Amino acid sequence: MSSPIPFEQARGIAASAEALPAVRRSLEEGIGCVLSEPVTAQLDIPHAATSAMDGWAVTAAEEPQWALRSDRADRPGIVLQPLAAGEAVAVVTGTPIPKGAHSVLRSEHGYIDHSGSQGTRLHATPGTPDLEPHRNIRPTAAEAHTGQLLCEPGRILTATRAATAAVAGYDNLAVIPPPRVRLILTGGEVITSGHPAPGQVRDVFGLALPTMLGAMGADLVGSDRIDDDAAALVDLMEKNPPDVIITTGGTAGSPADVLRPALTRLRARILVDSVAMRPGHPALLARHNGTYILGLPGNPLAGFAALAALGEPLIRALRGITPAATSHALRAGSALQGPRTGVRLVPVQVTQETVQPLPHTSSHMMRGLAEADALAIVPAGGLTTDQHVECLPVPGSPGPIGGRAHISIR
Ligand SMILES: Nc1nc2c(c(=O)[nH]1)N[C@H]1C(S)=C(S)[C@@H](COP(=O)(O)OP(=O)(O)OC[C@H]3O[C@@H](n4cnc5c(N)ncnc54)[C@H](O)[C@@H]3O)O[C@H]1N2
Ligand code: MOO
Repeated sequence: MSSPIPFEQARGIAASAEALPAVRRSLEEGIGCVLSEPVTAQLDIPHAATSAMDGWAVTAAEEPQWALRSDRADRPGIVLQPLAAGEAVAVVTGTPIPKGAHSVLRSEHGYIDHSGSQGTRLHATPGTPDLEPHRNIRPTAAEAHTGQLLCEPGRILTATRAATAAVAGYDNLAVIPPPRVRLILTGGEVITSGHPAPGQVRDVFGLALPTMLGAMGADLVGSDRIDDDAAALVDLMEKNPPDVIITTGGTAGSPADVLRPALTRLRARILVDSVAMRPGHPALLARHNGTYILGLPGNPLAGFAALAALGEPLIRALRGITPAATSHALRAGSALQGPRTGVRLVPVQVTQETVQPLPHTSSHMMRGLAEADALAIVPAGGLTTDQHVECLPVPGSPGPIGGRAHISIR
């Protein structure tokens, strides 16, 4: 392991990954992806004038009464013949407005009289505003004219933007697909159920990483578990290479730590060979045949901190989201102790933009992170009360920072 590189530099390297090439996807499958083409209205929206109310389409009249036609639109899909002078016809919300209509009289502002000698008549309730021209008619192109820009490329296709694209006439769109990620969890001592015997630990990563990666917008395409075996790791890394391989454990330098030897055998290019941060300093980022390899340290808090520090900017950059680094500035609610060099990532609780450090935050622990809203980035020398503190979202967290990061949609 060479000397650790500064925290922001390491994040900058992760964030400089090129966005994946765009693909064409159905609107449903494109939700959550970044748009790589503009969405423009392919037709006027709405494409036809329609009724905004259940009631009657009426012609302009001196007296507020009309001959009520016997045909009617009792469903929005019915297209009516034009109205002649003095006529009205029943419509529902969404019915295309027949030619000759002046306005729509809503059903509660009119009544029908069958008793007169002139056939069935419709009368408006005195004082109704519905006889003003165009009243209760949704005009053509009120939302957009054909060709108008609705959403720029580079934005996330949210569910509501996909629905808007559907209204605008699209069936599919060019988007940057979510990065395909495979997990390789190392460590013969790692068990996935029950109480660990001496020499064993319960797995934290296989359980939590899928949700965290999903929340970051990655597509988890596989997960393998192996012993501390460099040959097995090399084999797995060469098999069906995805966009990103994330490994856990084995990042340090003991004979059981197999990540670096495996990368040497693969002749992978090391981009980040440890980071000046605690916990998580042995975290590593490499590239081999176009696949990024992110090595998360095995200590639980260290691994998750490394995911927040390097994994999040990497995945955002591959998804084409810029700026790739998300951090949020808050205030220190009490003194935060810093490291001797580099930065310390401290699980903190956030109340009213103020952070408080949590207990149980050693590298091998989980309890602090479980209650954390954010990871405070504390520089060497520490921070005193009221100083600004940059924070990272806890991966997959619904808390104030995680939540904010997830809704930071461009
Ligand atoms: N001589 C040195 N030793 C260590 C250094 C160092 O600089 N010099 N760095 C320490 C730091 S810091 C960290 S962090 C760890 C990194 O460890 P590895 O990435 O090599 O991980 P392992 O050795 O495989 O495991 C460490 C620890 O984590 C437990 N573990 C592993 N996988 C899981 C899992 N899926 N779920 C829960 N816990 C897991 C494992 O049992 C170990 O207890 O190295 C330090 N050592
Ligand atoms: O980086 Mo280690 O993660 O301090 O325990």
